[in-house]
Amino acid sequence: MTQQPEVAAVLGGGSFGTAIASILVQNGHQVRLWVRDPETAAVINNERENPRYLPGTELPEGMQASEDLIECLTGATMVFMAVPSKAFMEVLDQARDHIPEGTLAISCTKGIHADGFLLMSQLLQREWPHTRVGVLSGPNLAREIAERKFTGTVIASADAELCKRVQDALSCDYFRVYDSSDMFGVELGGALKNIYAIATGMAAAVGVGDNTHGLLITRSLAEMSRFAVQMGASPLTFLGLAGVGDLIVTASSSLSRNYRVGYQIGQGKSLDEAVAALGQTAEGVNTVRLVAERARQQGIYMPLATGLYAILFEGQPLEQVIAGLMRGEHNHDVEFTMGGD
Ligand SMILES: NC(=O)C1=CN([C@@H]2O[C@H](COP(=O)(O)OP(=O)(O)OC[C@H]3O[C@@H](n4cnc5c(N)ncnc54)[C@H](O)[C@@H]3O)[C@@H](O)[C@H]2O)C=CC1
Ligand SMILES: O=C(CO)COP(=O)(O)O
Repeated sequence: MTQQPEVAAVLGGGSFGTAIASILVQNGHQVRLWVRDPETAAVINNERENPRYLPGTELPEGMQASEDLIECLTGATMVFMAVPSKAFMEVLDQARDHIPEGTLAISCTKGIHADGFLLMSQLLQREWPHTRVGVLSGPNLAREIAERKFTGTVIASADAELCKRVQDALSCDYFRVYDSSDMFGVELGGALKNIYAIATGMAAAVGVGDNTHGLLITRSLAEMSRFAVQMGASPLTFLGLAGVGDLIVTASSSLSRNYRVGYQIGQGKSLDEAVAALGQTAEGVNTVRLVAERARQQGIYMPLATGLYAILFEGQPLEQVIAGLMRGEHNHDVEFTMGGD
């Protein structure tokens, strides 16, 4: 390691927080992983495993977990937020008084806050206005990172020095960190692709072909880009790792929790049963609800998201939604839609 070691706090000891903390430890930084449950902290510290979220993966020596939030934050120069979006505000509140001016606050969370349709970086800027905010996103299945499979990610912020420090802190022989100044687009890409991972998981369960998978992924990209452009993001971001890259991996991998929820629903489980069976975070369930409602309000054409919403929350049969999509209902069959048709 050539750069100065950072003191990093990773808030959230699920699969992603554990994977990011592992890279930081391996890179020689001083790291504290905050977990809510003291028993989990003890197991991580003593057995070097996070059995609930990353079973069977050996964590690096020197990983320190604690249930004491203040202890984890003391002296931290960089804070990585890796809790689910539904817990994000609560953790910001709990930590607020222990975050010094100028701390780098990096969101790894790929979800949307219902109240005001806010992204996590927007919550960070509002709740911790004295911090410097960035977003980490990309095709980053936690288990594969923990297994040190070659992976690329994006650190996004208007703050170039923040991007450089996060690149230095996280880069290693299996983890390549690109930078982007389009924080909003990078973050929106990470949240939106979860919707389509549920849809492709569902499609896989009912036995669609590879043609269908290609159709679904391509139209998903068009649809999420169209939504993002309407919201003010750059369409080019959606051609990068945090857009199409993350969509491809999440919508094709049975390691994705969103894909797995979709798969179980395609096999006949109810939404509640599928979420309960998963026992981990699947952000797409909440995101599709918020995005489909927003698309309706603003008249943004999103047949896949609204079709998925109809299946999950209005009880429409999957076959009926597929038939409607194939008939191109309300569709004027424009193929290229990056700029928003
Ligand atoms: N797992 C993955 O492959 C990736 C996940 N992400 C994102 O990271 C975020 C976190 O996801 P995962 O680590 O996968 O979730 P997870 O389901 O594996 O773990 C969630 C963690 O958050 C903790 N938590 C929940 N509510 C909390 C609260 N109120 N206060 C404190 N801690 C709380 C849980 O105890 C658990 O340790 C999500 O937004 C996800 O989309 C991003 C990239 C990859
Ligand atoms: O964001 C992810 C991969 O980039 C993880 O996806 P899931 O949350 O669906 O597991």
